[in-house]
Amino acid sequence: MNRATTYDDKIHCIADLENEGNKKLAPMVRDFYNGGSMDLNTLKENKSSYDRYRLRPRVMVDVTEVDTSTTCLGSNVAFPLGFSPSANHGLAHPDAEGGTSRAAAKKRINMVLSSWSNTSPKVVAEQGKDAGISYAQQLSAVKDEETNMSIIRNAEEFGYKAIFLSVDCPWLGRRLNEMKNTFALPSHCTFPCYPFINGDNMVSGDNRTQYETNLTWSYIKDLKKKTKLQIWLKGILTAEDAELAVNAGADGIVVSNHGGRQLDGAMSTLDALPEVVQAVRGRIPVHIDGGIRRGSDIFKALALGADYCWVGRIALWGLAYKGEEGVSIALNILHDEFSLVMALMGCTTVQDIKPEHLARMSEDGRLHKVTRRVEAKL
Ligand SMILES: Cc1cc2nc3c(=O)[nH]c(=O)nc-3n(C[C@H](O)[C@H](O)[C@H](O)COP(=O)(O)O)c2cc1C
Ligand SMILES: CC(C)CC(=O)C(=O)O
Repeated sequence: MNRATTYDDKIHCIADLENEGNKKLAPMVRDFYNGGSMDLNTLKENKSSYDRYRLRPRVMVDVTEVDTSTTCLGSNVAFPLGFSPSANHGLAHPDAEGGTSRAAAKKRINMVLSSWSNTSPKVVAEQGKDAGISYAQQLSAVKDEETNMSIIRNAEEFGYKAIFLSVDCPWLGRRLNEMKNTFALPSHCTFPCYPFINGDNMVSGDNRTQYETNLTWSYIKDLKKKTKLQIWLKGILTAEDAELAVNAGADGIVVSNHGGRQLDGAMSTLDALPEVVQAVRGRIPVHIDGGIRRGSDIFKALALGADYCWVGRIALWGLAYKGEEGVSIALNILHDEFSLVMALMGCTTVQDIKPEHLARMSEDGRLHKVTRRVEAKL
């Protein structure tokens, strides 16, 4: 009998890591990481929408070998999961983004670095240079285009494969936890992408840190002329915008609502995924983040047409728990869970995962078999 692996005496699943990681954080940081905007409805829905789907397992398949690997941003990765960009890993643990990157490299998965990282893009990429993984640089475009371009030039120089432009934050969401806690960054936190920040000019109206409010589709076309890096759009939730993104030349889409930190009441990402997949019709890859906490969640997102999944908070809980080692525990758990679900679903490769493996539960509690998926080019 194959027994499940034990990782750590306290951590057996991501919920354990969330509990134990949070215990180690100061309340202000814990609330900043875990919180979202307004009533947290979108944040909650991101998770609960995974429970509206049930698995339809196929049996009597030889699952002696299960290959969880896939391709993302030109790299062969261990399984279809990577790290979404999240700001301020330095608040969780001194290992900060360097530790997250080393754990990603050890597991052989990709990572997107936040432009609000506390570790430089150069150092982050160096941690994984021998692992064959891909890094992308996230950009929250600010009003000062020179600042945006300096981040892009650094990403080019340090071997990043893509810019993930966050398109869901022209205005910052209303995060009540930050108001209640009077959130403030400790003095040891610096932002190498914004080296001129000296504390309060982050919010002082300086064009080099103020988000650009007039980004429109022509910005993507212009950006494509200025860099050879792929340009991905992070924060698409509708078929309409997916079509416009393809037309504007986007190299890929991340179906995301910023982990429920921007527009509260926005659709959950799993609910938005099918319409985006359908609109894109395989012309560019479609990825997803938000609310993924288990291997079965990754399976469900893939069955609904995502090519790859990303997680944000899990890296932060891992770091808070035990630095780089905590992040590795998280990745081992998710990889093992995903492998197990694939085996028990009768899938031996990621390409075997199909919509027919799911049934969706409607409001009246009835289950409906899912039937559609559009294949995407990787
Ligand atoms: C503390 C924190 C900081 C974040 N910072 C950024 C950021 O700088 N840029 C960005 O595009 N998204 C940011 N995000 C959103 C994540 O990239 C991602 O969309 C989200 O965390 C996914 O949801 P999950 O945490 O449920 O996995 C942040 C999320 C968290 C929790
Ligand atoms: C510096 C922050 C505004 C980064 C961010 O996007 C977030 O906290 O969600």
